[in-house]
Amino acid sequence: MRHFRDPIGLAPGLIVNKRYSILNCVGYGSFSTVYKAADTCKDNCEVILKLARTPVCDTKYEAEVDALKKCSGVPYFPTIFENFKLKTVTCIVESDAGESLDDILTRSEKFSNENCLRIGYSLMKGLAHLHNCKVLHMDLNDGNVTLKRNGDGKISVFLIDLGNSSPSRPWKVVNLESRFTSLAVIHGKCYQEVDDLTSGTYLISIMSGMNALDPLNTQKGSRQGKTIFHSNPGKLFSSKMSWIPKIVEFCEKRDTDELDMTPVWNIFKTAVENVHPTSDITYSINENKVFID
Ligand SMILES: Nc1ncnc2c1ncn2[C@@H]1O[C@H](COP(=O)(O)OP(=O)(O)OP(=O)(O)O)[C@@H](O)[C@H]1O
Repeated sequence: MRHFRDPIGLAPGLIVNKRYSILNCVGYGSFSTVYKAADTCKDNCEVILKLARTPVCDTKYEAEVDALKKCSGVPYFPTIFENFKLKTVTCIVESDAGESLDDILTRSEKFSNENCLRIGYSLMKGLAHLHNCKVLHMDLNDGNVTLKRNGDGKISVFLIDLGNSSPSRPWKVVNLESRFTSLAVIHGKCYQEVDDLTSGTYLISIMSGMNALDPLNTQKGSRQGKTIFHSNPGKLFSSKMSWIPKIVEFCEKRDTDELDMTPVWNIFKTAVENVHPTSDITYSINENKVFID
């Protein structure tokens, strides 16, 4: 169970670190409060400030800063501009990663097979980058994947919230059981790279309209739902979505010395005829909000 700290309340117009003028709060999680701010040293361009209380949240702050620095310049992560500690709070200044998947799914309910493929591919590419840097995300969920419409009209996918990330070796035995934690970890297996990928496949299946956490809509909660999901994922998806269970199957291989993602990239490339996984995500706009097809 997650303990949510009281959000850090800052009034619009307040200047942080003599530079960032607070605009509005965009969200908060179990350890941080996140604001949009204008960077007064850079033509008031908009940035994100992720604030957390020091020293209680320092471990998460440091893990997030370390991981974000390893992702600098990689398209699937917000860019970290700077980070600093003040008397009572820590602050990470980063780029805007847009809107979380859970919010977008409340409007669109499910995405087309093609868009699941494109978003799923970005997700897996982001995770593969982290893993190549020997970092595990460990907290991939529908609030920590975001989509953003860029100035050129294209949609980008981001992985955010790296505060729970950890070095991948030695693999960790952790006592995790959130909605998106892989069934293997719930059953006591050490947390490995594949467990990040499994959380990714749960997300892909939710985007596709099939809920991996309760696949037959039995309302039995995620542990039983995941057991059903893993017992025969192929049966739960239509033939045009058969690429999803193939990835689930790949994730079931554990204890490999070095995870080779080549089979995963091949699954994505051949999944949907005439659709390359890097092609543009399709959407419409209604009342200034993005609706993913
Ligand atoms: N770079 C960003 N761009 C846009 N919104 C963001 C960004 N980072 C965080 N947010 C928003 O703020 C919310 C809280 O951020 P985040 O999940 O990183 O907080 P946290 O305290 O680390 O959460 P957790 O409880 O999962 O550890 C997110 O759900 C998202 O809505």
